[in-house]
Amino acid sequence: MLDAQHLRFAYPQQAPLIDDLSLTIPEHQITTLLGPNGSGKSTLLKLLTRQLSPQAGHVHLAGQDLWRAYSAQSAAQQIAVVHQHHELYDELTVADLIQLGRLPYQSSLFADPAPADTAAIMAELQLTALADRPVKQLSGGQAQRVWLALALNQEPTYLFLDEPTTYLDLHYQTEFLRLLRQLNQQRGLTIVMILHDLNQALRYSDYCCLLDHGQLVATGTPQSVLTPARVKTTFQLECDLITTKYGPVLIQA
Ligand SMILES: Nc1ncnc2c1ncn2[C@@H]1O[C@H](COP(=O)(O)OP(=O)(O)OP(=O)(O)O)[C@@H](O)[C@H]1O
Repeated sequence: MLDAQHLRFAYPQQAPLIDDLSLTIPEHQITTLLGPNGSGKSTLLKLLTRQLSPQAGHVHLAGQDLWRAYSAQSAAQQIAVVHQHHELYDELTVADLIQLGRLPYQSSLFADPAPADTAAIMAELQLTALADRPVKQLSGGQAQRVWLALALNQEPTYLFLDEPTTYLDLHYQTEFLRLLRQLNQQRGLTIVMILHDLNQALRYSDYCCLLDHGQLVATGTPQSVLTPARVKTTFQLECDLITTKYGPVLIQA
C-alpha cells in the first residue's frame, strides 16, 4: 500500500506548494493525476516516488516510511518511474538500456539474485527486433516502449509515469494507454500517471486525483471527478459530458 499523509512541501525560498495533502493510491488500479499547469502534479509524483522529501507528513510504502525505512535502491525494487525527458541515455542500445532496470537488485557484493525475464518483457513490448539499435535512432513511440520496458525490468509493484503520451501522435498515445491497461490487468500492476487529456483520463483510469494550486480538489472515479462544473472551476473551460458507445466524453463549448 502506498499512502501519503499530511504532506507539506515547499521549493527553496518559496511558499508551500503542497500543504496538508493526504492520498492513498488504490492498489491494482490505474490512477491519473490531473490539474492545470503548475498545479503540483509532478511535485506530488516526486514526493510519492522518493525523488523529493516532504518537509512534513510522510509517505508510507507497505506500512513503512519511504525515506526512513527504504534506501533509493530498495524503494526502486517496488516503485518504477517513467520520466518525461530522457535524453541522457540516448547513446545506449535498447537491450543495454533495458538492462539498467536491474540496477536496484545489484550491488558490488552480490550479482542480481533472480534476474527478471528481460527477453519476455522485450517480446511483450515488441522490442526484440530493436535490441541492438541505439535508442536515439528510435521513433518516439518505440522509445517510450523502451523506457517502459526498463521500468518493468525493475519488477515494480507501482509504476509511475509523468505525462507518458506527451511526445506521441494520437495513434501511439492510444496504443500506449491500451498497453498500460493490459499490463495493469495481466500483472496486477498499480499504475499512477499524469495526463493532460481529460478524455484519456475518463477512458483509461479507474481513479482520478484533481489538483489545483497544490491542493487535491477531488478524488474518485473519473466521472465523479471530471464533472463539467469542476472542469469549469479548475480549468476555466465550459464543457458538456456526453455519453457515447465508447463511454463518457467531455466536449468543449
Ligand atoms: N525545482 C523547482 N524549483 C522551484 N520551483 C519549482 C520547481 N519545480 C517546480 N516548481 C514550481 O512548482 C509549481 C508546481 O510545479 P509542478 O511541475 O509540480 O506542476 P505540474 O502540475 O506538474 O505542472 P505542468 O502541468 O506544467 O507540468 C510551479 O509553480 C513550478 O514553477
